[in-house]
Amino acid sequence: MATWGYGNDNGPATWVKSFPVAAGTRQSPIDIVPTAAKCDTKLTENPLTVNYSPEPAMELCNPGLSVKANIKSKSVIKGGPLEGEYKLEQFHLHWGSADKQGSEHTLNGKMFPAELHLVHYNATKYSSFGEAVDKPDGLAVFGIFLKISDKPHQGLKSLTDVLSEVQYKDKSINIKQEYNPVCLLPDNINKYWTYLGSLTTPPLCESVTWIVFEEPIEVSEDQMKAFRALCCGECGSAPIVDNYRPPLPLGNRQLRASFQ
Ligand SMILES: Cc1ccn(O)c(=O)c1
Ligand SMILES: [Zn+2]
Repeated sequence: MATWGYGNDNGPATWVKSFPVAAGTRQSPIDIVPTAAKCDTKLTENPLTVNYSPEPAMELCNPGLSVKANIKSKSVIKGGPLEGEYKLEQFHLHWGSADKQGSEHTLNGKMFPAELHLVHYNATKYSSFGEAVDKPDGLAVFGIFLKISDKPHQGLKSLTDVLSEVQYKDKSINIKQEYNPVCLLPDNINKYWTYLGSLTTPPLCESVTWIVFEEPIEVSEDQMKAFRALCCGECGSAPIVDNYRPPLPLGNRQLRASFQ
């Protein structure tokens, strides 16, 4: 079976052949239209809480279609739209070949140059990510937009400075310095949109409570270039760029906002 990807022959429009849920009713990403979001005070009565811990030697790897950090320490979130405690499993990014594209969620039809996903699983109900991944309340993913600024993002710099060491597929390294993923969050995590959706890559399980923050984090052009220098395979293979799925219809879903 041809493996899925983002090319003309194996990209998002072809995924439904092997993963019929791609045509489902709670697919992600979506276009976020703030005026269509319903402000829900229940989200603020029970504020979203993040308790992330430092990773002593965080593993960073190149699985071939993104760059991913696997989390071992106990980093958990709760509150907001979530029932129970969700544990951070991994984070990764989606980015463009140019600054005009790259994010998966869009804001009033606008794409950002990249989007960071912090993937958590419902540790109250399930014993592992693998058990939670296909359950309707199994996962919670933070979506954070990246925008270009003249200054590098210090938290991401620990990663972008070493991406050359995971340039090729299946390469992995450990970040020497202790790393707390909390440095990746925007300053204000009280302003977000939330809706019920899915993984944005196969198997596209409809198991994700999405929490997309209004405030982007700011990265430099050089940091974007570092992401675009990652390769899909071994030396000489194509760069990893435009690894984003375009938005799907919201359909009958309610998009909620934690703010007015
Ligand atoms: C679990 C999972 C896998 C892929 N992506 O893109 C996600 O955002 C989450
Ligand atoms: Zn993702």
